[in-house]
Amino acid sequence: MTVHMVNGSGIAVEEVWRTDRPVRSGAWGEAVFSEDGELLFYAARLGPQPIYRERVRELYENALRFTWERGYTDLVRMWNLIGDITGPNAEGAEIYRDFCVGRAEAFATWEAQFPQLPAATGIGTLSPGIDLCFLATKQGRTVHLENPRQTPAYQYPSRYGPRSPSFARATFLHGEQTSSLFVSGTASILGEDTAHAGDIERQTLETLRNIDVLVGRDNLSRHGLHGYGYAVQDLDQVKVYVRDPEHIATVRDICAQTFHSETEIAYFNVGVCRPDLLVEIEGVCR
Ligand SMILES: C=C(O[C@@H]1C=C(C(=O)O)C=C[C@H]1O)C(=O)O
Repeated sequence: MTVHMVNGSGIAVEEVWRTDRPVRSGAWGEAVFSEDGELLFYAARLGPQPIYRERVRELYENALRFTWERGYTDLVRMWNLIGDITGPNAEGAEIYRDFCVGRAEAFATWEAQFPQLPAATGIGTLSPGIDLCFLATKQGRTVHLENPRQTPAYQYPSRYGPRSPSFARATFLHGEQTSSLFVSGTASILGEDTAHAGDIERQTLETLRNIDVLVGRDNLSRHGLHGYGYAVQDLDQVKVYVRDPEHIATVRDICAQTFHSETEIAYFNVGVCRPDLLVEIEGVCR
């Protein structure tokens, strides 16, 4: 799936998920998929809509139905790439909040099959419409985590939207050879509120601190993952989303001081899910 997230002099990024098993690929309605019997990758695009919630509900219900019927019972990691994410829909409501209504309704319909929410990202793109892609796996291989520094997103109060966002802060995937901790898009939110509005440096440092606590040994043990523990420096396949181009240099400097020199890291100048969030970071620990 090609998503418009880089403009002008930006560097295009290609993300490839590999497996050592034979892969079957195909199309299903508006979606495309690849699967190897253990993991499913699904991608679908929803074109621009005046009001999104109904079409998002259909998009997600189709995705969850396909996933379940193909025998993949555990959602691992979802990406929601949303054009003009904090812009207004035809009713004047933020597109992101409109999106969250449709997503929450679909998860409510499929709660019996998918009772737990996975790690996710909901971030802006540079073209209208919504691109959805995700990884799913077989029974019993995932543990979904929350962050003691943050209110679970699905418990955000209604001042952040009529339906709260449907995602966990991270998902741990038990692999046959290796395990992976998928860290959701993380921002400078403490509890349920944005911290350090207007201050890119402090938002970036708070975001990194949130990730450090999320992936740390204490938090993993709290979720029954004894013997595992990471630090923010262990994050790889890092994606950094920066709202304002003039902030990119500052964020790059802070990330350069935080991550190992060999860390794969990509920067995108796109909108974030709240108007007062300036930066967001995601990645994978292995
Ligand atoms: C940054 C936050 O939310 C963002 C939106 C998400 C979504 O709606 O799926 C997931 C993670 C982030 O990309 C947050 O609420 O902490």
